[in-house]
Amino acid sequence: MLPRFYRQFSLASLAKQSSYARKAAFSLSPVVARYISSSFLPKATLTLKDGPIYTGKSFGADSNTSGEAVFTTSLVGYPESMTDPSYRGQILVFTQPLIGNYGVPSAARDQFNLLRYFESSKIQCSGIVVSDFAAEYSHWTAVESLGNWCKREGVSAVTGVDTRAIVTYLREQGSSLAKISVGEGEDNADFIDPGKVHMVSQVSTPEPYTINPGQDIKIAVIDCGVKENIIRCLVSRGATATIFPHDFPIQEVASQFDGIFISNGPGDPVHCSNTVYNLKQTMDTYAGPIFGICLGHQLLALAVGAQTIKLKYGNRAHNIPTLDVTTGQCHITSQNHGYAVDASTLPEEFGEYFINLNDRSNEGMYHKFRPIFSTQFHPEAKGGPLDSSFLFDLFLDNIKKYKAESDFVSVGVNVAEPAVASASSL
Ligand SMILES: NC(=O)CC[C@H](N)C(=O)O
Repeated sequence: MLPRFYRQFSLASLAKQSSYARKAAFSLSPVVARYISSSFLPKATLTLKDGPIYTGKSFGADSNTSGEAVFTTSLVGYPESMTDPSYRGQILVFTQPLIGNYGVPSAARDQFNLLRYFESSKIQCSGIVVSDFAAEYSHWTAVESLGNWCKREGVSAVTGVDTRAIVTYLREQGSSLAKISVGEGEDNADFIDPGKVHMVSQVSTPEPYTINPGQDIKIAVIDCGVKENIIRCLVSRGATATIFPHDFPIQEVASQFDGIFISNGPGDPVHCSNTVYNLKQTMDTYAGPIFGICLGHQLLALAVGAQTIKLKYGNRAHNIPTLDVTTGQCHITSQNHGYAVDASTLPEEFGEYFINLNDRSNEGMYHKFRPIFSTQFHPEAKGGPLDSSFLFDLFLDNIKKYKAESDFVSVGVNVAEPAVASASSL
């Protein structure tokens, strides 16, 4: 019998130990397993226009793409964000390092026939960029992996790049045009600028349709790329929603509705000149409640003569503190926008409703004498917190009052004078 020391290093025992070690590496270390499986993925390159190039691996479609690179700091909600029509034309960089770990849910529908887990019926962003893609996923709603979903829908996806460096660049230089190129070949395609395209016409419904018909309260929704959960927030409060194409002459049918809603949507609001014209006409002739969210807020602001600006890199997150100027309360809000209303250009009859407490940008407006208000953030969340869902109740309350009183005259929000005189005093 060899002494214990020699026994450990006999050839047989070394072979045994190394096979144990291999097994342990695979079974005990997902990091090692991920490293090994990702080394079989094709190369993918993210090129920022006039900026750095990042090389990683492709875990999505085997195709190249181009768009505006923007980042979101949301921790969860990639199925909702990626199907949000407001992201159309954008390459979405996630700061959350591990993406995909709860997989992708099914296209199940709820009792209103609205998609339960997605915000539209397909992936809308042009591509995604993550630090670390989770091939292994687990969730009771999951039916496939994030990589599989991207492949099936023809969407490029990059993993294994330093998203901290990309986001630092985008924060310092501003959001940038970008390309994702898959494989070793040269990608000589031009950079596509979604800011120059009328993106809303690509996501709006071609024909009007109705959700939850037969209710007493009837709301006209101007669809600039409406999220499913916005419609759900209206109909689950007992309304019938009729969804109209973005350029529908809503002024011609407004009198048949108890309220008008203008949705979120992609791209630069200045492209939506038809919608802005129709809203202007509507506001001149229709006294009922009006509510707009995100792009809807920007379009309402343009319709009353205010201006919009492009932000350096935008606000995309689920935890942005926003001040309600009328109450002094802070709400944590869900956001996804690259443009904002220039509050200094709001006409006199409008007050600034909310202010972003990170960058002081405008987050909403209200008419001082009429039931009209709008927000830059997303009270419907999906993903994000529900702090501001009371705004749907406010809209519905305005509608009920409007229906009940023929001579209804209301302020846009429930106070005429802001309780907080100026956000700068905070
Ligand atoms: N979510 C939205 O509606 C986005 C509005 C607009 N496209 C922007 O980026 O500012």
